[in-house]
Amino acid sequence: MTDAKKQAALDYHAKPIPGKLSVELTKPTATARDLSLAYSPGVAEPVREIARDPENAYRYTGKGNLVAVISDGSAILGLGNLGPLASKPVMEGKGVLFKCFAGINSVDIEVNAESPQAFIDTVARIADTWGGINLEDIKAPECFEIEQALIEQCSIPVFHDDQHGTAIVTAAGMLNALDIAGKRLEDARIVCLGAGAAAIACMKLLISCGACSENLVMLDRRGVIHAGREGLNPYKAMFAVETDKRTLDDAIDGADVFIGLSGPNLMTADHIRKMAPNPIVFACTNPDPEINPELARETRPDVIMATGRSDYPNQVNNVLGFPFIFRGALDVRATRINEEMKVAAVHALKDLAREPVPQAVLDAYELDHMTFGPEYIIPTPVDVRLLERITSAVAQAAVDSGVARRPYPAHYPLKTVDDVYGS
Ligand SMILES: NC(=O)C1=CN([C@@H]2O[C@H](COP(=O)(O)OP(=O)(O)OC[C@H]3O[C@@H](n4cnc5c(N)ncnc54)[C@H](OP(=O)(O)O)[C@@H]3O)[C@@H](O)[C@H]2O)C=CC1
Ligand SMILES: CC(=O)C(=O)O
Ligand SMILES: [Mg+2]
Repeated sequence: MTDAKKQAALDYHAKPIPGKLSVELTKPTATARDLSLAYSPGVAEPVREIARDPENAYRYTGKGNLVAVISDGSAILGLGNLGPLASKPVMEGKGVLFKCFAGINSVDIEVNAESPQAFIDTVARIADTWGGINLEDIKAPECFEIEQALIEQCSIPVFHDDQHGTAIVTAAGMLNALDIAGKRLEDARIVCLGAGAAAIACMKLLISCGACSENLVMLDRRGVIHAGREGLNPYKAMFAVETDKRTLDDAIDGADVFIGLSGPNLMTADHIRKMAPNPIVFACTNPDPEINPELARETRPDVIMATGRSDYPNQVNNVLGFPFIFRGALDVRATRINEEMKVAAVHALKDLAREPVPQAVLDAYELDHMTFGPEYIIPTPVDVRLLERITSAVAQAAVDSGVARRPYPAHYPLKTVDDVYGS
């Protein structure tokens, strides 16, 4: 970013008041009567009702539309382990996206935990107050143990966005990109740079969508994850392949697909030059991708290129997933977000990219056309149809797979965030 853009980003966060979120009131508070209902003595009535039946929390408090965004700051975007407090702008940012795209209220919580168990204990003790928990920017391998333990201990959806949100959006974009490139996922030779939270979840979901694990090479800081390598954690070991390739330079030779979920500027022009015809490059590290999109296009005019950023075409970013997935899960009071709901989200997102783009989206991007093709493989986050399509698909999948505690909502499909409470 230029110095002017960096300053603009700081000013955006600082002015006119610090931060990006505020709390709003939903009830009148002007009179003594209002206060006697909102607080003492009136507040005692919903207290008694919730003590009698915890389900009443959904009726008398904001629980049903409230998601906690919780981080330990150990993998903040691609910036690394900068600690819980430094993660707060990102967690507030996720709250902005929850609210503006799906009408969900959220609170960010940054936990200073000395161990995964301390983090788990902290979150488990406060879980009941939320409708759902979005775990964010927690590094691998700790994130896997943390998410699993919290899913087991909580009766509300717990979802590590960097794993599953990213995997859903990556799979949708990849299926479309391969189609445009005239290739099949089953045959594609895939190189994944990164072996952390996002990378492992993305590769697992691509395999369940049809990718062949023998065609997939994963790399971490030490290079290719191969069968002869010692000291691999169990999550990486699942991807160890028999190969004599050891570096990115070896692995990228002839590859159809590169997926970067690692760190900035790790892919060079020479790497992309060595890829197969019509290569697909998802350089998804934020804020600075594995390769600059201009350099990629200059080097390989036949590339289908995506990044995690809003300022280039094809934004493959979990913002296309988590607001709508939680919306659908909350509205049927799902006990968890299961594989069926994730797969439903993949297909809703993938299919939407093939439809004509509304004028409001073109206006927001100052373009006169966006058509399914190399420069438009996936919808943009400002596309209001995401709310309708993904939310409906996820809610239906929750009902069909038996994790919903409420029927498919009568007020669906949602056309705007103003519709989220129904009539
Ligand atoms: N576009 C999107 O929607 C999303 C993008 N991301 C991006 O993905 C990246 C990873 O995030 P996440 O998985 O949460 O973090 P993790 O800390 O869990 O994983 C980071 C992984 O990147 C690897 N890595 C880091 N530097 C290098 C390097 N120089 N060479 C090779 N591998 C390297 C690490 O290797 P090792 O295991 O050896 O330490 C690790 O496997 C971030 O940049 C983040 O911004 C994440 C989520 C969503
Ligand atoms: C987008 C996101 O969640 C990340 O880069 O970590
Ligand atoms: Mg993240």
